[in-house]
Amino acid sequence: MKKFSKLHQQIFSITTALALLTILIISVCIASLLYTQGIDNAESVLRNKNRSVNALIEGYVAPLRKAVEYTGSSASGVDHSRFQEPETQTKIQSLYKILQNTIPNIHYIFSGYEDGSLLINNYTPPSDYNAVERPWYQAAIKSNPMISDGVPYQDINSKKWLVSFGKTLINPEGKVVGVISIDAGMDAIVEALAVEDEKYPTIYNFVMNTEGKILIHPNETLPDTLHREIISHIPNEMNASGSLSYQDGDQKKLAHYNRIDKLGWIVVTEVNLTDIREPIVKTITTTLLTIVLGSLLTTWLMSYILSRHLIVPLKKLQHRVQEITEGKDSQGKYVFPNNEIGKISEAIEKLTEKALFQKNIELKDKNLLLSSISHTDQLTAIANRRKMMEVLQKEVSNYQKTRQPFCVLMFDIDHFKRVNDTYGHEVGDQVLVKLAKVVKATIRNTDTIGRWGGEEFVIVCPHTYQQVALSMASNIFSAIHKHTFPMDIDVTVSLGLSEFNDHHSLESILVEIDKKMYLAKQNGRNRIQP
Ligand SMILES: Nc1nc2c(ncn2[C@@H]2O[C@H](COP(=O)(O)OP(=O)(O)OP(=O)(O)O)[C@@H](O)[C@H]2O)c(=O)[nH]1
Repeated sequence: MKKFSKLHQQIFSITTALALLTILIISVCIASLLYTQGIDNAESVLRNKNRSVNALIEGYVAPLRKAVEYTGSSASGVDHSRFQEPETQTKIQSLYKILQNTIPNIHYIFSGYEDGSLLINNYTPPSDYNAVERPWYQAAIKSNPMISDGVPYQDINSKKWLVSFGKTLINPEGKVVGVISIDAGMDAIVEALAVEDEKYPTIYNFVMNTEGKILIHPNETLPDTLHREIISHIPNEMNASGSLSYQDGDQKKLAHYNRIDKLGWIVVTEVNLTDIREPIVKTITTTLLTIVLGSLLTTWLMSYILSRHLIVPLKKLQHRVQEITEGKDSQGKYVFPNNEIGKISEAIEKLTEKALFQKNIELKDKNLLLSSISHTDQLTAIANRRKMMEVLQKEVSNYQKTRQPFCVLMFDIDHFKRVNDTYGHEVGDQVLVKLAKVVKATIRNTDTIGRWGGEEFVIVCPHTYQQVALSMASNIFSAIHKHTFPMDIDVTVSLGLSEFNDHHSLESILVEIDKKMYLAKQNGRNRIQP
């Protein structure tokens, strides 16, 4: 048998499946959108941080570089080619003092000369000191005529991080006579690099040179180490900047870099990718959960509303049709909606009622037939004994109410056995049929004749006194006598007759006329016994 499935369950599963499919598609779209947006946001944070550090560095080193340029130029009013003259030395030292006082970030300002001498305030170099051999001197010579790259280093005495900028000192003939160098404290830069971010705890900035050597890093143990992995991703273009991601040990990193080529520095701001992914995953999870819950709630609500508007009326219709088929009256308890379902319901209701009405008619006809069959004697087509009992009961009850007279006649064919024996049972049947017909034609419409059993008949005559009944009986006798029966058989009957009176009951009058009929037999048959 085909499995029965409930409509509301079907609606629920279809809408849920559709909702889940929609949720899945929306989730994938939203997840990828949020992920891209998250990465973009993180890149923008990295870019902004990187820019602010760059701006700080640029702002920080600009006056230092200017000071270096100024000291080495003729505008300073100092001729460094005369560095050996005490007057010039005094001039230079006083210029250094002025600059140191003007630019607080200057930690040291000094110059070294081709003879190995050093000019500096408040410091006496050791006797074997040779300025020409110092790294800052050589760095300036190397980048001549430009200012040397900012070379960070840690001061041996103060342990402070300093950065050194140097530039060659040229005499009017264009010959290098020495190098001016400024060392500046980098506290502000180191501090700016170490600025943390609440959203991305692993974010940090560092500075490396164009070979990938780390120059300044919040983790002080790192400077001087090489960062080959990241440098391989940075293009070798002047002042380039951009985003990149790379693998650093077991960590995947996202970074923004900016080359400051005039310093030979690359400022990198980087963060662990897990730091970015975590908030993105959190946002995605919360958003998707909200969407999933919202969608499921909407789906369930939709399925509930659909159920109310579609399934409830259909269920009502199902009950109504069942009630109609069971013949129950709905008593107006079913109200159908004013839509297609309502129209269909009305049509089905009418159709069912019509079909039922038709069935009822058929049933009535059948009942009538059944009733007629159950009240008719099959051979003679007159009333049978059951029907006669009903007629008698009705007359008795009528008499008891109205005292209206009525008579009962009972007759039996004389020597009928002989008819059967002589002519056969079939002829006997024909005689019975004919006799019934003859007697029926004789009596009044208001009288009822019935076959009581075998060859015995009963006639009930309403509103009839005994005298009238007697005359009816003699009419019957003469009609039988006159009638020609099959095989010319001479049919006679013996008849008992009584008028119902106050002493009678249904049973007693029947016993009485039965007795009278047999009395007629005993008295020679073919006679009426009143
Ligand atoms: N052909 C036919 N015979 C029937 C039917 N019903 C009863 N009989 C017969 O009627 C006969 C009645 O016989 P009995 O009771 O001896 O009475 P009888 O021969 O009429 O004699 P009396 O009544 O004493 O005059 C029997 O032979 C029954 O078989 C019937 O429906 N058809």
